[in-house]
Formats: sequence, structure tokens, C-alpha cells
Amino acid sequence: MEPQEGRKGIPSLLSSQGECIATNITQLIGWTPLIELRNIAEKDGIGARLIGKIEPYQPLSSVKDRSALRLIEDAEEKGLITPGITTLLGVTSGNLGIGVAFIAAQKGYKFIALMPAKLSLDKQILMRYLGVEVVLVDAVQHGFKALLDRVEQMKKDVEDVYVLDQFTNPANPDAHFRWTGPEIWKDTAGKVDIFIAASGSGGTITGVGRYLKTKNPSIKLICVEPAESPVISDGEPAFHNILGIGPGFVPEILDRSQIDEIVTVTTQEAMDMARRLAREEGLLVGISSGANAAACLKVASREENRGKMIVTMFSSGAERYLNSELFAQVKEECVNINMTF
Ligand SMILES: Cc1ncc(COP(=O)(O)O)c(C=O)c1O
Repeated sequence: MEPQEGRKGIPSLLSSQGECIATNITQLIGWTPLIELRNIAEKDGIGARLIGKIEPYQPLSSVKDRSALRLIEDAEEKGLITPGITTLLGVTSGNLGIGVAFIAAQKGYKFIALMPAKLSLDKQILMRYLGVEVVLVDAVQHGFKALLDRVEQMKKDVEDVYVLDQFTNPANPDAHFRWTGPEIWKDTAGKVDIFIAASGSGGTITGVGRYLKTKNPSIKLICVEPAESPVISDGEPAFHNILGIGPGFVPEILDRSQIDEIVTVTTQEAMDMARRLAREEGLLVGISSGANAAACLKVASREENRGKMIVTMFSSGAERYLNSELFAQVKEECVNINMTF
């Protein structure tokens, strides 16, 4: 089925006559709902409209399901990979890996994920559960280059291997140009004034930004990056804990030319805001979603943005971070809870 522009995923199933049954999980990748943050806006006296796109509604709960699908489909369309023969290989902080993992499982590809060690236990657990071979590389000590060196080594060692490179492959932003951007345009009825998104691979901000600017060139595009590692703002890379964004280098596919402004957010601000989203809006979203919402509040508080519609991404669900610092305090409380009789 050829997806309608901006209506891949559940709506395209609903539009068919009779049965509404997906025949494979990849058909459910696509459309996610928008939500307005009315409680936070009211509490903080914000005059702009704050809207989040809830990517936890994807089959495996993150924005990267879209990129994973497009990276795999693009290679299939070019005749570069074959189920049952090709081994897919990818560098991932986790969410892309989980996206590739379920699509690979459904389509019949073997998948090896190269991950920076000590970053995310939750994602490692999920990938192994999905049948992925997870290879951990000490990227903290040896830098991102260690991961790339390992890819080169594995290309020699593994037969029929195909590298899914989210940082260089235009299929990654294309997922957002085809699907995420049109969804935002349609679901805001073209009223979006400012789009704000954190950059990991740069796929989301590049693809959505490119699409929205074709529709309305005056839409402002704001990129979010970790304050501790502001490399897109020409600063130095350093450790931060906003998982999924700020890899410490500027990705090849990130189109800086269309970005109007960069806003930095600290790990602390991102986590505090993720917790606010949970407790004040009932939204269980991850750390980068907190970073995006924190950036929205900074931008929304400017007088010139009164009455504007600001759209951002809630890129993943909070349950993916149960073993991270985001939940550390609550986890401690749960472990030490006293029984009452
Ligand atoms: C949780 C999370 N947020 C944001 C992003 C950034 O998305 P992109 O890679 O499209 O820049 C990622 C990417 O992996 C992510 O995992």
C-alpha cells in the first residue's frame, strides 16, 4: 500500500474498508499524536502555544522507528540487502538499534548493534531480548572514533554485511521529510510557527525542517543540544547525560544551513523538565523530550513569541530510562520502601 503523504501508520489502516488489522508491525510505524502542554503553559504564564509530538506512540516507543524503517527500505529498494542473507550493522546509542531490531526481526535480517558501553542498560536489555547481537565499545575512553574503527573491522570480518549509517545516510532525514514533517503540518493545520528539536544524528531536525520550510519558509527552526557538549555551537565535546542526542561531533546529514538558532540545555534542566512533564501533564517521556520542552519554555518566554505555536518532539518514552539517572531517586525510594502491615 502506498502511504498517503503524512498518513502512514494507523490512519492509513483506518481508511481501508472492512477489517483494520495490520499484517506486520512495520505498517504501524508512522503517525503519532500532538498534545498541547496547557498545564505547564498556564503555571509558567507562557503566552505561546506549546505542542509536543508523542513518539512513544510508535511501535517500539521512539522517533527512531521511522529512521530505522527508511534506512532498511532504502537499502532494499536499491537491491543492497536481502533477508536471510544480509547482516545489518549499525552504530547506535540505543533507540535506532531497537527500531532496527524489531524491523529486522519481522523481515528476517540478522542485526549486530555497536553501542557505546555504560550508556544505557535498558536499551541493551531490549535489544538482546529482540535477538540482536550487541557489541559494546568503550567510547567514553576512546571516543566515537573507536566505534567507527570497530565498524571498519567488522565490515572485513562479517560476511554479507550492510552498514546502516544514521549519521551519513540521507535516508534518515528522508523518513522525517516524508512522514514526520507532513504529519506536523497537517495536524497543526499549517499553524506551526517554530519547530524545536534536539539533534542526535540530526535526522529529525533536518528532515522535518526541510519539509516545513517548503510549506512556509518563515517557520523558525531551532536546534537543541546539550549545554555540556555544544559542538553544533562550535564548542568542545564533553560528557553529558541527555541520552540519544549530542554525540559529540556534528553529523554529516545535519543541515546547519536551515537552522535559525541553537538553544543549549543542561542535563539537569532536561531531567527536571522530563519529571515536570510526568507530574504536571501525565506524559511519560524521556530525557531528550525534557530537553526539548525546556528549550521550548526558554523560547516561549520571549515577548516576540507571544501567541505563536511552538512544536517540539517527545522523542521517546520514559520507560526506556528506568535504569538511568532519570529514575535514580525514585528507584532508590522503591528499593528502600518500608512494608506496612
Ligand atoms: C531519545 C532520542 N531523542 C532524540 C534523538 C535525536 O533524533 P535524531 O537522531 O533524528 O537527531 C534520538 C536519536 O537517537 C533519541 O534516541
